[in-house]
Amino acid sequence: MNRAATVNEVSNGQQQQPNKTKPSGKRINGLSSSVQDIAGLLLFCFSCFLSLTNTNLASYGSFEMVQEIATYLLDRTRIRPQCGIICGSGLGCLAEQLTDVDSFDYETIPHFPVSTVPGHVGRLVFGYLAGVPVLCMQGRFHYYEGYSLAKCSMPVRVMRLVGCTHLIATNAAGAINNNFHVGDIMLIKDHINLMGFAGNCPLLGPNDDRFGPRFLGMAKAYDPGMLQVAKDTAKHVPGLGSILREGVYCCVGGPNFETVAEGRLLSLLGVDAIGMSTVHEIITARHCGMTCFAFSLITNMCTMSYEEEEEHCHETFVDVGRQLEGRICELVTRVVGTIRSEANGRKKE
Ligand SMILES: O=P(O)(O)O[C@H]1O[C@H](CO)[C@@H](O)[C@H]1O
Ligand SMILES: Nc1nc2[nH]cnc2c(=O)[nH]1
Repeated sequence: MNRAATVNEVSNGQQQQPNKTKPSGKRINGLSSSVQDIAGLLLFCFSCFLSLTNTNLASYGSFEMVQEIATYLLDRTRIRPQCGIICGSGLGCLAEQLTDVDSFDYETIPHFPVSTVPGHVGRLVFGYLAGVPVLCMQGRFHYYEGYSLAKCSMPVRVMRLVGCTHLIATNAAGAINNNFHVGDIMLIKDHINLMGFAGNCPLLGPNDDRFGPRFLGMAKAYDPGMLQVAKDTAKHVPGLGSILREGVYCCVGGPNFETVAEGRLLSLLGVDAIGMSTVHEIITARHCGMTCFAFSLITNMCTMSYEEEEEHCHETFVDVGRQLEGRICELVTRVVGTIRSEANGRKKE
């Protein structure tokens, strides 16, 4: 908000300046008009730059725009999804489990951003998983791609307006908890919104009550019931129990990975795994009343000492996802399955 005020101040100042300069058109305060023109131009460029920076932070997607997208999609599919699923890096396999699908490339959807990251196909897939109608984002948007957090999370609001009451967000993350291993699945029990500490949040800007309230509690961001289902699932899926962990996720802006000092700092703060997504999606989903579940696939160990070799390679991370496809799909299918029983339970009441 302060930032917006700064932009307004600058642009107001810039609007007033021509009025001051107009009367003489020649020399004011000892400056020639050409110098003033250049100064005005520079000021104009600076205010454009600031408003661009601000646009990058401020809200994206009015209720009407999100509704237009939702209507566009609902007019083209008969599926009425109950659960949104966001596929993280290398986790696009989840969308391939759906049956009776209707797919939409992001390029064809009005007002939709495009995916630019390898491992993120860029497609919305409507279909059924465990008999439950779902909507999968096969490819998400990241802040480091140049999208505001609001724009990164806008599809979550689309999910809500097409009828989803639940969100499952998945991601690839680096572990700083040294009890974790590459190939572990960390159920996210909580997060640290580090970018929020610095004043960046998907809910910046005027609030539209049709999406949700101005202020919202985040103490139970991750639904304890869905977390429990995931833990219980581990008892029934071979090879899942031994790789299942629980922890705190932190989103950084990226695209660079962490320095050793940053990794150590986040460890002190109680973070177990770091990524560049999910947190803003969960905030947006909670804002519009969705029940949330999320997990990280641990694709690498963060470099925590200067002696270690740094082994960060996005393509390798994507491969880790492929290797664990079976267990990850089983986990998600079983968690989604409980949404169906929940909904059936409600109907009977
Ligand atoms: O969070 P997802 O989309 O899974 O991707 C993770 O993997 C990428 C880094 O390799 C970053 O985008 C990070 O956020
Ligand atoms: N920030 C961050 N994001 C990741 N995504 C996958 N691994 C990592 C990591 O180590 N750090």
